Amino acid sequence: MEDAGQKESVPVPKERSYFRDNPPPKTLESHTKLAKAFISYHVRSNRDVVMITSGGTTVPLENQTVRFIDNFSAGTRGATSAEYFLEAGYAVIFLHRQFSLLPYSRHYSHSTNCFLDFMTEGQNGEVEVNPEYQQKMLGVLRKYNAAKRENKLLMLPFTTITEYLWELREIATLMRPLGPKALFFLAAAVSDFFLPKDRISEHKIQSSDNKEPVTNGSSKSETSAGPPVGHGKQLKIDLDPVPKFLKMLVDGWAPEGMIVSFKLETDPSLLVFKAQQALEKYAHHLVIGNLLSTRKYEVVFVAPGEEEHWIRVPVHRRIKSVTAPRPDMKALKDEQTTEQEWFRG
Ligand SMILES: CC(C)(COP(=O)(O)O)[C@@H](O)C(=O)NCCC(=O)N[C@@H](CSSC[C@H](N)C(=O)O)C(=O)O
Repeated sequence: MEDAGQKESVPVPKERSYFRDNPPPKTLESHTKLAKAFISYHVRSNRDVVMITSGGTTVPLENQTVRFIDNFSAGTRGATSAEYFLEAGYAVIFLHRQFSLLPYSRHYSHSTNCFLDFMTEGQNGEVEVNPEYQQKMLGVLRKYNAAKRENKLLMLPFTTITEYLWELREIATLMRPLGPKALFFLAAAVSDFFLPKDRISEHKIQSSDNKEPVTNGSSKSETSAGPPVGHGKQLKIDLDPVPKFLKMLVDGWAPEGMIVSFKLETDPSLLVFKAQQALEKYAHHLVIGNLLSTRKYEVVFVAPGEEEHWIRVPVHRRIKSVTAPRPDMKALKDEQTTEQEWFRG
């Protein structure tokens, strides 16, 4: 009989240990409450709900974060897609990087067009919208107010990879009662590597050349992967791979949902292959591939058992949206249009 003390410790799958070792964000409880109410409202109204993730996740290098590794994304793809999904009748949970572009306000945000440039001072000192922008701004404002009035847009922010994974898991689980009426549109630029808790410094990593490497008190020997240290020269950081959350989403968190992920590459020769590889690995419904350099002008749709399908802006096409969460993705429509909105945002 094996003594309990000698029991072979069963390795905890990396995915589970990640959530054990990285505590949930302080905002999780309030966000979960909002998402629960939002989802049950739309289950009752029998509406399709899409969770759109948008923006880049960060990997903090210190607990009291001064430095972090960021993933590229302004949030244009996610914010623009949210507007089109709302127009197509979906309710939208917009899980986005804090301060990245948002549906509707993206047209007048600090980074694209400063909203003050659209204002003028009226005769009695009141603030007015410049007449030349009234029409377009009125259209955006009406859509935004309708989305709020009809409770069809819930916007929840994240910053770090840990916040993103906790929120994704919790909200995906809450979306289960939607069954196939749940759609996941994963446009966020997600970190592939992170700094585990036992190797992260509590305080700002020192750049000056201290006698002793700065540690957070961990007894790691010099040879093992200790915390990032500065010796006045290079900063050596030893990162671990982030658990493959797409597998958890497909297999566990959202077994009936329809899942669309984005694949971002910079090397054209890799894009379709890596998109196909992701599909084979995770068995979800669609990978939309894009290259960093041409992401505003072309995307490639890679669906199981189908030839890849390129859509390019020069022919004035935009992806209307997924009109119904159907695994075969036949519902994807690309239509002739004069707008090039979806890509260029
Ligand atoms: C980020 C952009 C390019 C949009 O840009 P903005 O309009 O400026 O926001 C988006 O289109 C995109 O490719 N998003 C996905 C980027 C991404 O990180 N994709 C992951 C797949 S999702 S993360 C999946 C994880 N690695 C796993 O295997 O579980 C990847 O390429 O690897």
